[in-house]
Amino acid sequence: MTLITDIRLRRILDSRGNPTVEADVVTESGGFGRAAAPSGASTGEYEAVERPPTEAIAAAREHAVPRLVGEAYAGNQREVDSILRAADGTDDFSEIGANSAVAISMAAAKAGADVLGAPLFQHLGGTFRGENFPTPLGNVVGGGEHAADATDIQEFLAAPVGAPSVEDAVFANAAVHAEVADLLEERGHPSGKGDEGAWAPSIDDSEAFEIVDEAVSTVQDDVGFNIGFGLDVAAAEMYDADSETYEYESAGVSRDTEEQIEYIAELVDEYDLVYVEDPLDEDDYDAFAELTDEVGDQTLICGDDLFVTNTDRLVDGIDRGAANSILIKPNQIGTLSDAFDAIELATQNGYDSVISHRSGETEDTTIAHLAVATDAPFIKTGAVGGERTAKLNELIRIADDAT
Ligand SMILES: C=C(OP(=O)(O)O)C(=O)O
Ligand SMILES: [Mg+2]
Repeated sequence: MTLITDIRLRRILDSRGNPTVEADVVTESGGFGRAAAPSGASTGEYEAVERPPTEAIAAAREHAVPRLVGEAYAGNQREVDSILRAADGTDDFSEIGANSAVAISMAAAKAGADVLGAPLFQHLGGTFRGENFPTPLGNVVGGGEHAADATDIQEFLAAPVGAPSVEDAVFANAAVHAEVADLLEERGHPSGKGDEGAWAPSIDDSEAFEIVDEAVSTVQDDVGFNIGFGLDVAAAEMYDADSETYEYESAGVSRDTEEQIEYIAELVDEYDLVYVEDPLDEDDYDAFAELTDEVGDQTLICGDDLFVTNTDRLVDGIDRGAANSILIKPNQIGTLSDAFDAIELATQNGYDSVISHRSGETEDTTIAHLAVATDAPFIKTGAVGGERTAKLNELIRIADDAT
């Protein structure tokens, strides 16, 4: 029933107005799945390769589609994904493009679910998945590679860890986002938004900390449950390998690695941060390990550019005690099977998985299902904006359906 009979690939728009790859997968019994690849701006050096969509589509049509159509079963995700790897023939999907690969992989999963008549999270997670729902981390202030002339730290994330339901958590993040706008206005910094819908004021990080801290406290008092906040420092983007320093350009501050570790540890203490992603350079496992040793019992230290959803890199991190959490972006590695393997390895080793969007997104909701299917404790997918609320609203629907 789930034998793949057709795969169509096309270019569609992403949220930045750039082209991206969309895939349709059709099965012999009429099952249908459609999915689109997201795209990063602050990409990790070790990610699978995203090719220009026209090239990725042409290469996938030549190498992957003929091996899948009439040959593979959409209900057998591991088979689909291993054929994608074999058809590509490289370690990093540089032949067919990780964008074509991930779009086909996710579309096949949806087609498989369609044939079974099951929601995607159920198909992916199976009947023995847990009953947890992820806490959404909502980007409320941002800069770095996602907005010009804004904060050095890429993302300030509301984290409604005490929310009694997904719905309460999603609305709490939107309320923090709105409260931040009011505070920016009061302080004379009215602001536009960056790529992920976070406010992108031209203020330095220390003022952003004050504002987000106040916004989170105000909303916490309103809703009556605990809201913390966290960061994606995206430190690889500010690391200068020649001088071996982290350059905070808007603040005019430069920190060496030891100073960076101390700075982050102080922020964790001062603001009770519940989450810190990529606080150090993507090549510096030792510094990650040192920071994790210092504050890993108080907060999540998450590797995004450090691990790039790659089990080999995660094994290195586990061996060295670097970080205690991993960001999962299926397009960083190219297939859903690879993303599942990374989540599984993380869970077995006590690392929390945080399923994540990219700064360039579409209406695709696969990551909401992936988070529920794998019992991931967190999902990072923005706070507002159509391509972000597509996932957040899907989470609310899944919770509504499943309970
Ligand atoms: C979502 C992120 O940004 P991008 O997609 O630009 O890598 C991130 O760095 O976590
Ligand atoms: Mg990141």
